[in-house]
Amino acid sequence: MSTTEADFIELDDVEKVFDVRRRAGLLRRERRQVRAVDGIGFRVARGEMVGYIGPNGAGKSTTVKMLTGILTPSGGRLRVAGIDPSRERTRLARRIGVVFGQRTSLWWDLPLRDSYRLVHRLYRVPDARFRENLDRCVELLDLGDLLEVPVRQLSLGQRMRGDIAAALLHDPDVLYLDEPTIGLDVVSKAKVRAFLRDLNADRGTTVLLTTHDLGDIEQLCRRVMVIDHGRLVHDGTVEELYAAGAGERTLVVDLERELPPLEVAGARVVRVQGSRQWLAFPASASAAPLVAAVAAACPLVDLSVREPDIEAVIARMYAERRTP
Ligand SMILES: Nc1ncnc2c1ncn2[C@@H]1O[C@H](COP(=O)(O)OP(=O)(O)OP(=O)(O)O)[C@@H](O)[C@H]1O
Repeated sequence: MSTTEADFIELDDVEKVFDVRRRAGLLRRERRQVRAVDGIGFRVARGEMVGYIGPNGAGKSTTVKMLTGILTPSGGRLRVAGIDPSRERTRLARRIGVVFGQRTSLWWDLPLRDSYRLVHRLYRVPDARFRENLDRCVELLDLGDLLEVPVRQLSLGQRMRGDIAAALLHDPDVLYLDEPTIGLDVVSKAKVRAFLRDLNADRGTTVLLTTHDLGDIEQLCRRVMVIDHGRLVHDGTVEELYAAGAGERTLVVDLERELPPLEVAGARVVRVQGSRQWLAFPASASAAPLVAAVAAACPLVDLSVREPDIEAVIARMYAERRTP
């Protein structure tokens, strides 16, 4: 097998084109092609935890479906652990776990424990290994009181934890997570994130995380890939994403009294509220000369520098790509 640890997941110029037919009149039907994934290439090393983000309809789910073998690429080359997913879907299934936050892979009417028994048999997990994995998941995901409860009676957060456990009982090398914290409250989100962090650190499970919750990315991933209109528009660290998209930082100053908007070289006041003013300045510039200039111009009580948040960075990236 040619797979190296660095090329655990490999995509070269992968495409997926859907043929869509739609009614264009009473009798006429129009054929149209949707290029959902348009020539994507990347490598994920074994043990990496990578974010895969983008706006609605960008092509994230289509990519994940090709990585699991549910969909066959229209072009390009794709391998997971050296396996061509669409050709050897069953063999690959033993190596991967998948969690789709929007729907469950558990049996709705069965208690959680019975769903796990079915996973045990389906994947022919050795008994001792299964027990060990189940015990670990039950402990770390706090499932002890839930094992006898039918899935339909579980809350969303409980069900999600149940689903994550189900995806891991056969010891997959790779875990695909599609919106694993969607709709969860703060406490459940924190539990799921802590579990995933430990899983990646302790077991070296490779994780590809698709999410609209950028908090997931900030807290879990060093590397993030951004897809838009089927193309990869960023592949790098979260810090690089900031640097690429962050236009401005903000200096927030509390003055001794209310003053008209300050006039300081290299910055512009973007908001005034009582004695507090917000000054935007280029992200690439140092804040020090600006602070000195403000301090020289008026009496200061307090100040802080705010980095743009990741949502603003990404919104800006998308906006820039759309303006010709
Ligand atoms: N089976 C299909 N047939 C036709 N078009 C499809 C099919 N699946 C996806 N598409 C189209 O492909 C594009 C990419 O869809 P995809 O579901 O991969 O996006 P996404 O990034 O996962 O979006 P979201 O964040 O909304 O889940 C969209 O334009 C979608 O309408």
